[in-house]
Amino acid sequence: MTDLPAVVRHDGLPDRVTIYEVGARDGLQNEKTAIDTGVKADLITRLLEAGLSPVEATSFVHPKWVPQLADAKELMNELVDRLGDRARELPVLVPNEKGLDRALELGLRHIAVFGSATETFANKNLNQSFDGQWAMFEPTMTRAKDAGMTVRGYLSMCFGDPWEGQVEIARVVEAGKRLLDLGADELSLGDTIGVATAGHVKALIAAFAEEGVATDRLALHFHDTYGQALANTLAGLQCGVTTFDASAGGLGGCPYAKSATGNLATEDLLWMLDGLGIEHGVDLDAVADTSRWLADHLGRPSPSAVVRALRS
Ligand SMILES: CC(C)(COP(=O)([O-])OP(=O)([O-])OC[C@H]1O[C@@H](n2cnc3c(N)ncnc32)[C@H](O)[C@@H]1OP(=O)([O-])[O-])[C@@H](O)C(=O)NCCC(=O)NCCSC(=O)C[C@@](C)(O)CC(=O)[O-]
Repeated sequence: MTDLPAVVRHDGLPDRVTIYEVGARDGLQNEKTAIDTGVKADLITRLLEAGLSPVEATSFVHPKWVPQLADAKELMNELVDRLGDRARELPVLVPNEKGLDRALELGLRHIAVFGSATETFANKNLNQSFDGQWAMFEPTMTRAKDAGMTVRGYLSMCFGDPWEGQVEIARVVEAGKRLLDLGADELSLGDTIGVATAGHVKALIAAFAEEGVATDRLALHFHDTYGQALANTLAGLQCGVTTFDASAGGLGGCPYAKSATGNLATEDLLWMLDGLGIEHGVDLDAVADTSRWLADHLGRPSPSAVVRALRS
């Protein structure tokens, strides 16, 4: 039985949030240990059983760029065998038309493209210039929408970039609007290297609102490099954001972003939401058990504070 925090509601916060689980994709893409396809399928199945939805499954990127996810097709086939059509509802990352073709062949219904607010990261992560990335996304997103898919748009380096330093809010808003104008159903603002602080989060959301982008189209994607992910999440909640990306056990990081570390841990987020009395529909014990099970496969303990505390 999990210890639970006292529930003290705060006025003005959303009643319910969606946790967009990225552990199987963002969490595993940066792991040195090779993980069997069957273990990945077990992970995703366990996360779904714990009540998480959506659960991002994998990436249809170049296997040489991200060898950890080179088994994307095998994994999705394994999941279809286990879960049937439900597996086709799991979102996957797709950078370009080649990736889209691979997702369409499998009948998948939700993709996420991933852009950059900075020139350097567009180059390192996508082999594109800042401007060139839109030309890559445009036909990909148009074809995906025509095929009836939903498209999430990730935007990386929204709060700082390890090569370029500070990133102007106006630049982030311009890039984010670009993704929305291309047809993204939702825009996930990424603090790829975990440098954001709460005031910056509020200022960025306010800048989007000034440009007519409603808060319900935004999701927040925090990494916990400087221990700010939960404070930043609270700032997002106070602005009315209701979708937060998180990774079971706090795994994660982008292999092409210098100094990127783990994502906000799903368990840490759940603990805070429970204390605030915000509904999420997820079983904290089941997620923490899954993170411990995965940690055994990875050969090291979960970095999540809540996973550690619940064990002791
Ligand atoms: C975008 C590319 C593919 C460009 O890579 P490229 O080398 O410029 O690709 P290309 O278009 O020049 O093609 C070269 C070869 O790759 C093949 N190819 C081309 N595309 C694909 C594909 N989709 N799947 C499989 N194969 C592909 C293509 O068919 C061709 O094969 P060849 O003719 O030489 O045999 C590459 O840069 C890439 O795969 N990048 C992905 C990097 C990545 O996955 N990063 C991590 C995810 S982003 C992230 O983690 C941040 C996030 C989302 O979590 C939010 C945050 O924290 O900020």
